[in-house]
Parts: sequence; C-alpha cells; structure tokens
Amino acid sequence: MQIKADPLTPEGFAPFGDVLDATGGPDKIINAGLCGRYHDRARLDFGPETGGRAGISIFKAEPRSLPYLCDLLERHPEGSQAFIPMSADPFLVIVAPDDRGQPGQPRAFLTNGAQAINLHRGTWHGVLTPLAAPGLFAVIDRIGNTANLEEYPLADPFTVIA
Ligand SMILES: NC(=O)N[C@@H](O)C(=O)O
Ligand code: NI
Repeated sequence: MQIKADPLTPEGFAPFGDVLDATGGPDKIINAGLCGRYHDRARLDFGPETGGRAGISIFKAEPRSLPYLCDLLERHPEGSQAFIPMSADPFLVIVAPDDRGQPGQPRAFLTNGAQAINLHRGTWHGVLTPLAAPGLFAVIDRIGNTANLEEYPLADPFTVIA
C-alpha cells in the first residue's frame, strides 16, 4: 500500500494531536510588546495517576527519506508525546486511529519546517521521522517507571510518498 503525505494542518491532525506553530495572531503580547505568546496550545498528559511526570529529552534521530517504508506503529497508553524540532526542516508524521485495539487506516503528514506536534495520549504513530540532518528534537513526554509503550509490527508495511 502507498500513502501520500499531506501538508500538516491543525484540522487534519486534530483527531491525533495538536499542531504547534506561530501562524495567525498570538494569544498574548508580552515582553514590552516585543514577543507574541501562542498560549497553552497543546493537551499534555503525563499519567500522574500512575506516577508519571513531565520530562524534556533531546532526540538526535537519523534522517530518513521519501518514499519511506513504515513497518511499525506504536502508542503510549499513559502519556502524550510532543516533538519540537530544533531546526527548520520539515519532518514526517505518521499516525493512525485506533480500531479495536489495533491501528486503523494510517495518515501521513509533512510539517512545513515551522511546526511542532503533540501526540495525544494513546495515539498510534510512527517513530520520530526526520527528513534532514541533524534530526534534533526536544521531546516532552511522560517519565515514569512503566514502559508506556505498545508496539504494533505491521503485517503489511506501507510506503509513504511525497
Ligand atoms: N521510544 C521513544 O522514546 N520514541 C518513540 O516513542 C517515538 O515516538 O519516536
Ligand atoms: Ni512515540
């Protein structure tokens, strides 16, 4: 199967998570009028009920290229996961709805180089997929003493095309 990657939009990504960017007007003007604050734009969840807490990590991921073969999806049942690029390069985002405990029809999105994403708790997704070096991302997700990871190897891997 082939899947075409669509441009990432808040509306298209809404079933899966939040898009973080500085498009449109800021919610607040701060710092003596010299800074726009795009306030509280992501639904974060770190599973405090099971002892989770927020953490910030840095990922340095190998860049991939399109066409991209996806053979695994995963989800984090106990927390959200945000990927904030530390370079202005587009990256590939693969997500899927849940279909009775398994991934449903996958979707692929390309960011525009000025967007970050926050995957909602439990959203099926492909692993971080940069498309250019250095593949540096700040990642905000759950820190805890459970695995918080459910992996689903795909019996029918699919290819993402531009
Ligand atoms: N395993 C890990 O920390 N990263 C994955 O969850 C990922 O989505 O890249
Ligand atoms: Ni993940």
